[in-house]
Amino acid sequence: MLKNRQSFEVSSRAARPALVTDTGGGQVLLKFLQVLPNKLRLWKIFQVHVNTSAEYARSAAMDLSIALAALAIILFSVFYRSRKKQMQIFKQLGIPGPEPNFLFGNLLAFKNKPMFRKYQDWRQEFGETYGYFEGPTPVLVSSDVHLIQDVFIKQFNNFHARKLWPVQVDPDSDEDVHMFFARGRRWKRLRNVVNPAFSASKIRQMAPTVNDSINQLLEVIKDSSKSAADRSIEVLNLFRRLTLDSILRCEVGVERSSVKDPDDPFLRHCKGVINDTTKMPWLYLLGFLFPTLHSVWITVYKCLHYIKFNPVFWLEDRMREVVVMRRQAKKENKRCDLMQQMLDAQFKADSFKDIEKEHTRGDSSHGNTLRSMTNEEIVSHALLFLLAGYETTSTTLTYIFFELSQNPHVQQQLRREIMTVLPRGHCEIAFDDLKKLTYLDYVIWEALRKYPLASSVTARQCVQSCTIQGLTIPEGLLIHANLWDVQYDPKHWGDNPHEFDPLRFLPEMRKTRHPAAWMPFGAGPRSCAGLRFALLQLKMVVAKVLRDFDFHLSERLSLPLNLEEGATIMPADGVHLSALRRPSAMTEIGSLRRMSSVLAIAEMAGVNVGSRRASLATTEDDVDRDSAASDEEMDMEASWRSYLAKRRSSRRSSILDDELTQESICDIRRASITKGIEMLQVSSIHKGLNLMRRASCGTVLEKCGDIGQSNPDRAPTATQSSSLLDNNFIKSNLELLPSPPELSTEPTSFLRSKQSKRRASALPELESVRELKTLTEFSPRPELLDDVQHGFNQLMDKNILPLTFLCDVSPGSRLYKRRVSG
Ligand code: HEM
Repeated sequence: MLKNRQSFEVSSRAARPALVTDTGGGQVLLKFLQVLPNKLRLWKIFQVHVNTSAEYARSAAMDLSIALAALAIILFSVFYRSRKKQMQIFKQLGIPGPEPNFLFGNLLAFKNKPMFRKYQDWRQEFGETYGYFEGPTPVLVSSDVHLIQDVFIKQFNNFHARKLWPVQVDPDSDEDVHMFFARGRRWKRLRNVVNPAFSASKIRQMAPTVNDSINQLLEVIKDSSKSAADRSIEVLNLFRRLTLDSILRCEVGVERSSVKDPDDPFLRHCKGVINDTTKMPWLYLLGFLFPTLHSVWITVYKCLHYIKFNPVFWLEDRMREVVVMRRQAKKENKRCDLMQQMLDAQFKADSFKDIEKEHTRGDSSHGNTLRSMTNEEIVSHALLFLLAGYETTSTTLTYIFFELSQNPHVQQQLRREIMTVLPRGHCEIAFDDLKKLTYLDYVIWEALRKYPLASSVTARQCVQSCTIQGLTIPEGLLIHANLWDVQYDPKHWGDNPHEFDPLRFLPEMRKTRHPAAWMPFGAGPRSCAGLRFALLQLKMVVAKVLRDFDFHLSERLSLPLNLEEGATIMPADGVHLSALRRPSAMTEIGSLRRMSSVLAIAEMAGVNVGSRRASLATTEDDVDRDSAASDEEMDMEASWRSYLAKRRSSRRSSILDDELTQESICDIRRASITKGIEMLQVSSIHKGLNLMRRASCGTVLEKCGDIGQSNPDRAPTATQSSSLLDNNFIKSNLELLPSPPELSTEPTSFLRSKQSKRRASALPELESVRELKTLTEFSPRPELLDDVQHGFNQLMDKNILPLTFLCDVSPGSRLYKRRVSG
């Protein structure tokens, strides 16, 4: 080093003579150069120091990392040992199960298979009851119906908590936790608020709204099926639009038209929420692996959503707006829905914290002051119902229609029942009529048996150590009911559980079955809160849609269905079905026929119906193109049309007397039976009725019934209508027509073939086609009931008609007339 310094000094000096000759600036530079060697020396010393400290630092870092590594190894081994110890729990309880990985538990098993399928595999391997681990968390899975019944029903007090998901609010500390995740007393209070909103009487009030949404759906099915080559439609998305629409309207009072608008923002955001749960698997995985860091994952989840757009927040904002609006609404504008129920609810506690304190102290005297639900609580509940109702019901509808398409004989039988209980002419489906559709119940129950789509939530957490079926269950253990195995178990469902057979639900079959063998809505006090509403929708949709459309599997559908597990278990690629419009579709073609008959009456009565006739012809053509009917139905349709055409062409020359053949009587009769009069103006009714005076007194009575239930805008006034029924009027008709006309010719054969079809379906009490013809249902307006009843009495008193009528003018303003026997 010294040597180096000398050589450096030499070389510096050697440079100096050249600069001595320089001016003043050169002097300064010279001075600087004289001190430079010293400076450089300092720099070198500094460098040596730095090098030495770097070495120290390096070695210190090395030591530190060794220490850290040692610590990590120690921590890891502690962690490993404690995990391993935790994972001994099933072995200690003597419960079999797959061998867990110390970090993931058995989570990796779900990498390539949905959970419900893996459960089925494990059931084969380990039997009815086994245990596995989600990270460190033990989960007991069982398809033993006795154990399930104990957990869900008999020992509910020890199992009132749900299974917690890693990224969800903490039910014990979150003030706005909703009913689904709440537990203990808080859950009970919330459930008590919600239950009345789903009572039978509330559901009855919702029926017209659901009806209305379904009418829109029928239009959409018609249009969508037309646009595809094989008339196929993707039904899962379609039903989602419907269920969202009706839940928004019925539960929170928001009028949307998502049925018609596939881009409706509510629909988009609801889909976004459902997808969102599966879009962050890494966060869920971390949550599963390290459940003790729950609050960290929640914070990350929330922060992420502030960075990234979150559809949940969008929906919450909309719900907030609704809550504020509804709070400000005047008393007279109050609706009668779930939202109102929550707005009016009163809790016997000051705040959430008080409830919890009360709970921990076991003190029920505290919190006697009433408090209402906060806006945030209502918002979180509104969102819960929106999401719980929208996804589950639409997926169930998809499975029902898929199975009906796969099993045409079931579809046919179901349609027969529907057409019997709700024949043509029934536009709206009354709530009470739904109860008569028992086979429809069986079909829905069977679809839910084959596809228990909400099986991922049928789990409970043990809140107090207890013994069930000889097993000691420690506090905190999760118990999951393995619905897919229970509902396919040959022990309960016979040798062919994969077959779609609604008759499994015949009362005598149900009696012998264990109640926990079928629980797609869960069981016990925490079972599905929206069950009644879901069934209302399911029944109404199937009844109305099946009446108008035939469903077949589309060529675009690949089988078997690829089921994936998200919020529910749903077909991953949707379900494509071909929807063929039935020629008897009541909504349009049925009314066309009625219209046609009525126009015929009006024309005969000399009313100018030219423009209506023209528009009817165009629509009929449209329907012709639309309808893909069976051969038999085509024949019937053809005979009907040719009859009408014949009538139309001969009508111009002869009106009234000449036309009063048996055929026209029959036509008029049918027109009235199908309540066609509602399509006419008052004046036409009168003219039509004049004609009918000559035709049939039975028809006149039917007409009276029709007038009563016709559209209020077009119906004659009460006075006009009752004048039709005065004694003189009836007498003159009775004189004219001593007996009902004999029915013959084409329309009769058309009618007969249709009726025999109906008879075969489900009217065993009917003896013949003629009897069926007289089975008519009227819905007169309440103010006309007395008149109509009076008319019937007159006829029966005088014993003019060789028929016996059962008349029943019920308070529900319905009048039934049934011929008992000839
Ligand atoms: C076919 C349709 C539906 C199915 C299959 C279904 C299924 C289920 C299941 C399996 C549970 C868990 C029950 C348990 O843990 O024992 C549940 C709970 C629940 N469902 Fe449904 N659900 C349907 C429709 C609806 C509808 C339409 C609504 C609301 C409008 C709704 C609201 C709820 C609520 C609030 C709970 C939580 C009940 C509680 O924790 O007390 N569900 N549902």
